[in-house]
Amino acid sequence: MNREILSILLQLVDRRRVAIICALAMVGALTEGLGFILLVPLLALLVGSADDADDSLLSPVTSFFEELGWQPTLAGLLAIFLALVAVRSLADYIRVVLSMRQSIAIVDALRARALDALLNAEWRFLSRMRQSENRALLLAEIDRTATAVDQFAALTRIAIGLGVIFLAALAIAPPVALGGVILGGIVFYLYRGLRRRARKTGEQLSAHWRRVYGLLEENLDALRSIKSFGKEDYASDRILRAFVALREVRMRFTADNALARALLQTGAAVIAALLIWLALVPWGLSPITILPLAALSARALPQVSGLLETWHTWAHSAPAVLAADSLIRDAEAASETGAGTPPLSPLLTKALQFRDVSLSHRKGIATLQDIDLDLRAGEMVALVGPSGAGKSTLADIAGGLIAPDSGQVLVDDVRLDGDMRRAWRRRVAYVDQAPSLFDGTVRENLLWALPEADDATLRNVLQRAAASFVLDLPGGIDCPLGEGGRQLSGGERQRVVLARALLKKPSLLILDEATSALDSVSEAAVAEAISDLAGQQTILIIGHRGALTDLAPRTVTIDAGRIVADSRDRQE
Ligand SMILES: Nc1ncnc2c1ncn2[C@@H]1O[C@H](COP(=O)(O)OP(=O)(O)OP(=O)(O)O)[C@@H](O)[C@H]1O
Repeated sequence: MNREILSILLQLVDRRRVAIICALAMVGALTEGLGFILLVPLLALLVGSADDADDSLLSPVTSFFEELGWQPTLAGLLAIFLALVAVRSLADYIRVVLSMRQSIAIVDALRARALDALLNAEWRFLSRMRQSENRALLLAEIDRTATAVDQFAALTRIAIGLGVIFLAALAIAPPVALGGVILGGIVFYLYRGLRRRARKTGEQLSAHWRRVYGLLEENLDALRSIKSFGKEDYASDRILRAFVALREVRMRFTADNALARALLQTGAAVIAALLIWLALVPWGLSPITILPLAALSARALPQVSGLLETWHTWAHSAPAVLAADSLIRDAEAASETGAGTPPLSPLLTKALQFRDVSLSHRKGIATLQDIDLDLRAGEMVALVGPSGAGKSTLADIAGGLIAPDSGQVLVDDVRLDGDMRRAWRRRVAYVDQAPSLFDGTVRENLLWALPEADDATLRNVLQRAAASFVLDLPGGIDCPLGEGGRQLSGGERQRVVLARALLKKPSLLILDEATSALDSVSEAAVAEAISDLAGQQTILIIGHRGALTDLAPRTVTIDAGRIVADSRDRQE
């Protein structure tokens, strides 16, 4: 799994920047290591003589200066110390800033890729996807991916630091350095069970986050029903239970982490005691050698503990990298063909034709079967039929939102395939029973359809959609509508969305139960506006019987995915 995660992360990082960060970590670690090595001549100088020291062990350090022809002095050694600390501090500062930029860049790139993948995915894929998954992806999983990246960077830095400490120890006393590495390796091996557990809790955490997002979204959207059914306690119980489950996983992780730290501290103390005993008794090293080694081990122990703790957190956050990557890959695999500039779509001056069109939303169950249908340009057609008959699916195909599994859809004899389907979508306006507005003013919402529209045009279109009421709102056309247009009633929202659709001057206007939330007076006003469009635009009206469907001279009836009646056939 780690290899897969690493390859994902490697694709995300800027390799040049990573190389610089690693080089800076190396500079920091080397200057620190050199500082420790310098302790040997410094101590020898302070004690007054290095005679007591084991010459064979001290030689790598002291002979270096001798080769340079320099007899170490206190002032000289302290000056080198200061220079090393200054270089190290500067390297650390630049590394921290670059690492932060790297991690932010990864999160930004991943979020942009996820958004791009979601927004460009096929509607069929998106409509099947749980929105809570998208939310978890865009928020929690990507943030945890950033944690994984940070942990990985920390792991690399600590590994480099420990490597250099090992080299410094090797320069001072090789047997002690090798003994430390062997014993440390044994502790790391013994720790593998806890690392495995951390990875598992990480995977569970992803699943729990998704569940929490899903429940929150579902219940916040259903507040009205929850209240009317008196299910407040039930809803809060379900949500709180999901949070409790999430909390349990997080607590398990923290407890495991604390256990790992406790075991490690004990293990490290045992290693340190063992090494000191080995160095002093069987190997008989001098105190001048032991003191720098003790300083090195004092520096190495927190690093080892940091390494394991970081590894633990990495194992815990790394599954988010896989979860985010697999969701993004799924969305990218469902990408609509051709991300470039779509071609010019036909205008619908002749006809929109369905030829033998079939589609199944669920395997083995046909939603639409062998649909043959012609909508002449400028025609107004009502599509009626029982609930679940396939009306909205047919409208989605007509509007270019989804492609049929088999058969063809043609506009003015041009097949709606690939890029052409995307292009055609721009000529279609859609008003459905759950109209969506955005958190902005009426004007901003309307200008989506025609950015250059002036006030007079906006007023005209609002009036035609029986939506002039917005002019009486505080601020009139510049009145903010709140999140999702929530400051308007369902019927008011429907009329503003209709005004936006009319402003687009679409080749095909699809009204899918577009007056379901309107009272009879408003519905009659909208019906009048629609009847004024007769002959100018091709209009598909979906609904059960009502003022709007009655407007259409032609009615097509669909049942169980098949066209069962067409009033035009009767007339012909
Ligand atoms: N995204 C989807 N995934 C799976 N099944 C779907 C999906 N969309 C629609 N269906 C199913 O396809 C069938 C037709 O749905 P459709 O919405 O087209 O019917 P409809 O005639 O518009 O119904 P209504 O009048 O109730 O809106 C239904 O059985 C529905 O459950």
